[in-house]
Order: sequence, then structure tokens, then C-alpha cells
Amino acid sequence: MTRKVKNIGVLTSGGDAPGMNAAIRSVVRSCTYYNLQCFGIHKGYEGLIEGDIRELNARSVRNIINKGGTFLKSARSQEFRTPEGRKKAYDNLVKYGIDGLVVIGGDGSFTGALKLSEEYGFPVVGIPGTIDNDINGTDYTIGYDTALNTVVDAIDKIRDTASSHNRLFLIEVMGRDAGDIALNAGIGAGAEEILIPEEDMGVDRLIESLKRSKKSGKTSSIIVVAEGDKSGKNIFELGEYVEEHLKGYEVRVSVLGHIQRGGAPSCYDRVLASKLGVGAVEALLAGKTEVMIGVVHKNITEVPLRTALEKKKYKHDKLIKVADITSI
Ligand SMILES: Nc1ncnc2c1ncn2[C@@H]1O[C@H](COP(=O)(O)OP(=O)(O)O)[C@@H](O)[C@H]1O
Ligand SMILES: O=P(O)(O)OC[C@H]1O[C@](O)(COP(=O)(O)O)[C@@H](O)[C@@H]1O
Ligand SMILES: [Mg+2]
Repeated sequence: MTRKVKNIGVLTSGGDAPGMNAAIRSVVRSCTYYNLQCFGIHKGYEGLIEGDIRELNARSVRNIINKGGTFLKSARSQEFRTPEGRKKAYDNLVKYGIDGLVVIGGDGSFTGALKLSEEYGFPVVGIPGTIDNDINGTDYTIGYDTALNTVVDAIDKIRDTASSHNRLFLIEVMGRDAGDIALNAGIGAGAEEILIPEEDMGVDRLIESLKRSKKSGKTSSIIVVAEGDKSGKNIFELGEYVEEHLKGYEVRVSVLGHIQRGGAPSCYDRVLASKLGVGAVEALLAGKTEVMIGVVHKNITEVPLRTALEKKKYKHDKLIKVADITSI
């Protein structure tokens, strides 16, 4: 029989994402609802190792549902990657009587949680929080929808000036290994071309396509480039290459950077975070461990953390075709 969990710890780890606060709030209030004690662990695994842990109650999380970032703060901890670091973390969990851990983060954070479970049998549940949407087994990760809206809003503004000056803009968006932001925001903002890590378009095909667009009467162009694209050039080198090989356009480069990670979460992200927080606490209460709470076709689902870490099976082909057709 599984021992009933009484004290739940919650932390945010890795790159922050809008909606993480809403997820923490939901975890804390689910604990109150189910008569569990909740502990907030500051700075992700770093705070777990240092013992930076405080009790939270329903009122500790007031007025945060609308705030970007994470009030628990996030960190990338090298020490947690070592067995010694994880031992310190485990000792602190025991010291505070924590018997279940909710990890809000991305693939790296889930890998760390799995290690804690494997080495100490410690119950862990993951909530996908990253703007990249690069987690398998969930349609959406917390922060992704907000980031898309931020990117579309920024590109709309760039479009105004691009068209006034007949310029070609290369706009870099986040997504180290995933093209979800680039592809979806690119379609939403009407980009002419979209370069993603999953598909190597090749610079020559890019130039040919831009030439065709120009010939068809286009006077300005937006190219969205994911951070991890496979052109083999950084965005500034790519800008120079395009200017050299495509006559008649002035080229400008804009790197959107960390504005994509901040700002008030969209309603979608707030609701998603609220659902996943409840799901995570209920999973721990039901004796589950090594699972991620996600959303598939609007339903809250549980998938093994190991499945969440697998490469996404989803193919971008159909969306790429939509992008090609609608930018003709
Ligand atoms: N292989 C690993 N073993 C143990 N801990 C890890 C491992 N990979 C990542 N982590 C922990 O998770 C943290 C967050 O991972 P990171 O990849 O930076 O972000 P994300 O969770 O958003 O993908 C790391 O700083 C580290 O503490
Ligand atoms: O500047 P930072 O914080 O090191 O991180 C940049 C990275 O964080 C992300 O926004 C999110 O990545 P993770 O969620 O995996 O941490 C990536 O798209 C980007 O490459
Ligand atoms: Mg990651």
C-alpha cells in the first residue's frame, strides 16, 4: 500500500515561463484543499540543496496569477547534476518532512527529478513549464501560448517599419531545439519564411524563395528564424548572406530575446497552469510518481516522465505546408 503523502514541496526550475506563478498558486491551494502542508523551494534545485525552503499557505500566493516570472525564482544548478548535490537535496527534503515533490520546469528539470526518484525512491511529479513547448506527451507547456502572443505582437510592430522602408527583416525567436514558437508565431504574424531546428531548408532554397516573392510583387519581407535553426550561420551572418545574394532589399536583423520569457501570462496559460497544478497534487495523493501532468486534446493527462523526455513524435510537415501556402 502506498503511504499517503502529507507534505508537498514545489519548485520552479530551468528557464522561467509566464504562468509558472499560476501553477505554484494552484499547487499551494490544492494542498490547502486536500489538507496537505505545502513548502515552497526557492531557486529550483539550487534552493533545495541550500535548504532555502519556506512553508506556503493559500494566502502566500495571492495576487500572483497575473504575474510573469516565478516568485519562487528559478535557477540552473550544476551541483544538482552530481550525486553529492542530489544527496544534499534529499537530506533537506527529509529534514522538512517533505514526502512528495512537484517540479515545474522543462526537460532538464524532469531529468533531475527522475534521478532523485531513482536514487532515493522519492515521489516526484512534473508540470511542463517552458516557453519552448518541447516536451513530449503534452499539447502545450505553460508559457508557450503567452510567448507566441508576445512574438506575434513584436513581429506586427516590426512589419509596420519593414513595409514603410521596403526592408527585409530577419527576426530571431527562442527555441534552442524546437521550432514550435517560430512556426506558429511565424504563421500568425504572416512571415514569408520560417527557419526551424527540425528542418534544414538550406540557404540557397531560402534565397530562391525570397527572389520569387520579390518577383511576385512583395516589397518587404519577414523571415522568422528559430534560435536553433540549421542554416549553419548565426542570424547576423545569415542577414549578411541574404543581403549579398538578394539584390534590392535592405536587410535588418532583430533578436527578440528574453522579452519572450516575460510578461503577464495569457488566459490560456493561467487556466492550463491551474489545471496542471491540481492534477499534480492529486497524482501525488494517489501515490503516483515519475509522471508528468499534461494536456492532450483539452484533457488533463498523466504520462511517465521518461515518455515526456522522449523526442516529440509530432511532425511539423502540415504546418510548414500551411506556412508555404499562406505566404505565397
Ligand atoms: N542530467 C541531469 N541530471 C541531474 N540534474 C539535471 C540534469 N539535467 C538538468 N538537470 C537539472 O535541471 C536544471 C534545469 O535544467 P535546464 O535544462 O536548464 O532547464 P529546463 O528544465 O527548462 O529544460 C539544471 O540546472 C539541473 O540542475
Ligand atoms: O538565456 P537563458 O536563460 O540561459 O536561456 C535561453 C533558453 O531558454 C529558453 O527560452 C527555454 O529553455 P528551457 O525551458 O529549456 O530552459 C530557450 O528557448 C532558450 O534557448
Ligand atoms: Mg530545456
